[in-house]
Amino acid sequence: MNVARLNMCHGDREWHQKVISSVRRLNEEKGYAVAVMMDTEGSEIHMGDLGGAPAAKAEDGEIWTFSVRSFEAPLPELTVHVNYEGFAEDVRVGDDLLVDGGMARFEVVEKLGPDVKCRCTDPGLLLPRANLTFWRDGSVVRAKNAMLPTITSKDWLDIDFGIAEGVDFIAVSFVKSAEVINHLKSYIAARRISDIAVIAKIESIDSLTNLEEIIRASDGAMVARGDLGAQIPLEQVPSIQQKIVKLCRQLNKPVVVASQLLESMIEYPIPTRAEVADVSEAVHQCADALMLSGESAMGRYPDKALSVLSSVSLRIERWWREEKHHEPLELEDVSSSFADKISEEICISAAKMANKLEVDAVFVYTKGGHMASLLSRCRPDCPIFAFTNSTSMRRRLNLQWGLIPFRLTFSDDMESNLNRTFSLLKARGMIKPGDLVIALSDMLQSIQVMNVP
Ligand SMILES: Nc1ncnc2c1ncn2[C@@H]1O[C@H](COP(=O)(O)OP(=O)(O)OP(=O)(O)O)[C@@H](O)[C@H]1O
Ligand SMILES: CC(=O)C(=O)O
Ligand SMILES: [K+]
Ligand SMILES: [Mg+2]
Repeated sequence: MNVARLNMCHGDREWHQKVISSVRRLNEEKGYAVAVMMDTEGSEIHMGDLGGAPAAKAEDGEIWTFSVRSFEAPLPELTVHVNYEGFAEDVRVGDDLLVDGGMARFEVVEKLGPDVKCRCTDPGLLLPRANLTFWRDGSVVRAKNAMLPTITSKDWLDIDFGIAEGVDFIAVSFVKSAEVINHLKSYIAARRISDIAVIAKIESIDSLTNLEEIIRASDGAMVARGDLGAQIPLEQVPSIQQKIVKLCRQLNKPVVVASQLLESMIEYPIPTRAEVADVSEAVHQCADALMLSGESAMGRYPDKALSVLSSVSLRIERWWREEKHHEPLELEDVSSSFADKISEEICISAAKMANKLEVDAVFVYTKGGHMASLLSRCRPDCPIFAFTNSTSMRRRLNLQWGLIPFRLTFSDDMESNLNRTFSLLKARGMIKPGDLVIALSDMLQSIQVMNVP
């Protein structure tokens, strides 16, 4: 596990604060560098809490009331609260109402003031705070709800909390434009904080329309397939995932593939074959990170799900390396300055050399993390050990493919940096005397090839 995501849709700040403390404590005690990502709630339309019930079953033909009124628990029979004030105004008789993208489906039959009467057409389980979308003539309706803010007043409070807690990433739900990313980044910068990265969650139709400018403005992106699949026809999700991952790789932004990777493991100790194939495909597409949701948040086998994710990814990567199945991607230049261009060329050459010489590892010494990310982008066959002088940079590097980050107090003498890192990694059994390694430094803009003493 490299990153812990806190979904601010659930739990209160006190609860999230405890999770952050546990992650930080384990990092201290065990020497891990697990980063914390806060994921905003945003203004999605969802059901209320079901009055404390863990779930409710909607049966075929039943008439349910979806209401914008608030209720005291227990809720009246066959009634759910809807969080979006404009819901009763926006829906029309005849619309399809989908819970969680179709886990249960209703047809709107009557509007009565704040209450909307709906007939269940696909029976299913309603979970607390489940996502709601309504569809008309085959597409999701984006009426006034499309005008809802991306970052709500509650989200700003969560963001303040995240900044105060020193989270490493803020993932913005339902991003519609690059402006909102820039707005959040300037808010963070105005507080003289330089070490929170902003990740755009691609999960709405607007985010697809403005995809490239959103990704350019962000420090990374997430293919949030859960909500995406509720907003566009499901059969479009695989090609859009591929497009987003490819674009992120071209622009050198880390990309996370999220949701339902191992959904069946919420209940079962092993995944389906199809899920294993889905994980393999995301790895093949060169995603930087794969994310669990329900599997780890409330599933029965969170640790097993994580180890399946890890073993499937490692196995498929090893297979591609052995069979030389790489699809060489023509990487466009990403650097804007000449100094960056030098780093980029160094990394491309180093990755090529590493593969040709079959070296045991590449070491990258990087102050701002940029050279490590450029190297990660080239996907060399061997492990990449990244050394940086900041603990928070170390944690952020964890989101990028293949990097094994460490913190090191740099000295001006490269020889001394090398020797200290050799000792560190030898002590951990990660390298051994005689190993062939390549070392890159963004301070010296250098490539060295050497044997570990
Ligand atoms: N902190 C939590 N406590 C209990 N259940 C949780 C928690 N976080 C998530 N869950 C459950 O895990 C499942 C997945 O969560 P959910 O659907 O909200 O997340 P998601 O799709 O990953 O992200 P988002 O809400 O950002 O779209 C849901 O059934 C949800 O109720
Ligand atoms: C992760 C997330 O937000 C989604 O899949 O919708
Ligand atoms: K969220
Ligand atoms: Mg979502």
